[in-house]
Amino acid sequence: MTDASSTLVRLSNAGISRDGRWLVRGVDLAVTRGEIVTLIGPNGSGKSTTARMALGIWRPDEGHAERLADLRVGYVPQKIAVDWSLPLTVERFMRLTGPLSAADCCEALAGTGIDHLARAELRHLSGGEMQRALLARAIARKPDLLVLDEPVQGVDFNGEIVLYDLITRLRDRLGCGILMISHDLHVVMAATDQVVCLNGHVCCRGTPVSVAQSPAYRQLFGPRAAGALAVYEHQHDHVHLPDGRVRHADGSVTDSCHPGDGYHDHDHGHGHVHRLVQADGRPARPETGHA
Ligand SMILES: Nc1ncnc2c1ncn2[C@@H]1O[C@H](COP(=O)(O)OP(=O)(O)OP(=O)(O)O)[C@@H](O)[C@H]1O
Repeated sequence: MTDASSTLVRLSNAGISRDGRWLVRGVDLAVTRGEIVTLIGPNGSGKSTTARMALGIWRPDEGHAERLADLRVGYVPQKIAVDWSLPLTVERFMRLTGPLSAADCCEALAGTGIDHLARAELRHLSGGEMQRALLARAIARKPDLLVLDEPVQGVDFNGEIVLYDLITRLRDRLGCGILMISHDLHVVMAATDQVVCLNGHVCCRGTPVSVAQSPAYRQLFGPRAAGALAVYEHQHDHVHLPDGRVRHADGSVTDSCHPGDGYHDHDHGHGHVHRLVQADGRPARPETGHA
């Protein structure tokens, strides 16, 4: 892709099929420089599969994935394969995937606030420190695009807010684009520019629309948290049945659904509104319309 604009990666009607089953299909999304795009959705909804297409690890079986020529990518995977019985310092972990100068290593660790842990054993890190180490490794080679698969896992709620804050600052400092993944609502409340809700296909998308202002919310999480949080509303025009089939607005049932199946409005102009924040302002689990 030689887009003169700042588009880093673009998926167009992209899908992955394995063993005769579509894991995800009909995905349209683009990440531009300086933008944070968040994928949300329940377990198994195709978030990591979509990330693999964006990264180029998996080639779409239908549709297209385009990346800017010579795109530098930093990746925080959902799981890492490390033999925890072997001693491994944070510094050494930073260099496992390739050479890195001492200066770049220090800068990346300082950038995520763990320069004091350079010689610490990876296996001794707390959940939050581990996520910072993974982030440091991902930013060390100054990527254009950061792909973060559940970057706040193992971190408590207040720690999550601090990490989202850090991710936003990294975006500002590096000027990179970020594709972030979560099945957790909280991530939607970070400073996300665009939210794409997956459930085997793109259910809906939009910008987080407003700052949570409720007094209960501010009281619970503090004024700084309230300032960083937003409400995301979305609409479904179909219901996902427990057996994986989909009941559409007209009552018909099909095995799956995707944008080109003739059942979807592009603007999802009707259906149920799903508020991802509870009435009292506390974060809520997204309702995905499962019956
Ligand atoms: N290599 C594979 N072969 C066959 N099926 C796969 C493969 N990888 C993933 N899947 C299936 O594809 C679906 C989507 O998986 P994916 O990991 O993308 O979901 P996810 O939204 O990231 O889920 P989670 O929130 O649980 O991490 C799941 O049903 C999963 O079992």
